[in-house]
Amino acid sequence: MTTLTVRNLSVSFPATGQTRLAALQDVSFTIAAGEMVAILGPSGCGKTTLLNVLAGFLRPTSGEALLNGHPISGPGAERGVVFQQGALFEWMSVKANVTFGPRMKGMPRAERDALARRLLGLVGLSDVSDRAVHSLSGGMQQRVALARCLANDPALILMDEPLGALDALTREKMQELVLKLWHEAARTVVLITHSVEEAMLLGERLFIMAPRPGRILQDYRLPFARAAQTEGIRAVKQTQAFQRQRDEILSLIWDMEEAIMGSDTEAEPQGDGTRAGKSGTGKAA
Ligand SMILES: Nc1ncnc2c1ncn2[C@@H]1O[C@H](COP(=O)(O)OP(=O)(O)OP(=O)(O)O)[C@@H](O)[C@H]1O
Repeated sequence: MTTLTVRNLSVSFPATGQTRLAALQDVSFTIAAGEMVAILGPSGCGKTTLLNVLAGFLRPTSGEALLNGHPISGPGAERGVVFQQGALFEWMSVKANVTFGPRMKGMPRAERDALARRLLGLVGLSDVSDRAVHSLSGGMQQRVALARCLANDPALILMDEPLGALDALTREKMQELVLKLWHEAARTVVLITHSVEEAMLLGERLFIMAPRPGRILQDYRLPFARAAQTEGIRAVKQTQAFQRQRDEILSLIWDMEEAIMGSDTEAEPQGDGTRAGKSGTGKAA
């Protein structure tokens, strides 16, 4: 199983004039094999930048990301990415989408068919195997995207708001599915979400990020994802422990958002290219 190590990772982008924007600054963490980590934080705190580095789409300005001790220097088949919108081949059938990667790698047809049957069964789409993807609902398309990701047998699964475009009811069902897949596939998962409840339900670890510079403010270890696997999401959400934790995280993020709004007019460029402001101070720091 896969261990992910990030050491002193910084990513900056050219900003106005001579300044640079510190999208990520000196971020370090280790994610153990089989852990599911949710990442939550206000807009612009560097969540997608971090995921892009882990996917190998973006090279860090300094520092490194290592997968089982090997530096990540580009995209790789051992990492699967699921986006908010499935990035599927809409004209192909569900089955053809799911088996696209294995077909490219030369997997024989019978083996591919068996793989598609197993994965489509896992995500509850056995009966639409031959349908064109464009004829499916948004929730079904995201299930195809999950199955397609799993078909490539990635050791590390990276998800950027995979359920963000779904209605509330479908989203809850999909959260159950992600928990089931995580349990059955036993993969290391990093998931970005804008929903506090989703982050708490799916992340046995939860990174709260802050912007300017982008960094990890809190690293929570939470019991809810494990509990939800046995007791179900609805039951866990109703517990006092869940509600107390949610209120704490909500007020942390609320304070951060307030600070960001205030700092928008006050922030000045610094010599190191970051911007001074109130974000990340006070309770959130
Ligand atoms: N290619 C780029 N060029 C310049 N600036 C960038 C680039 N990509 C990201 N940024 C900036 O880096 C910061 C972090 O962006 P990022 O997209 O990682 O944030 P995020 O937390 O994912 O935001 P959101 O929740 O809105 O998706 C933002 O200020 C963004 O404007």
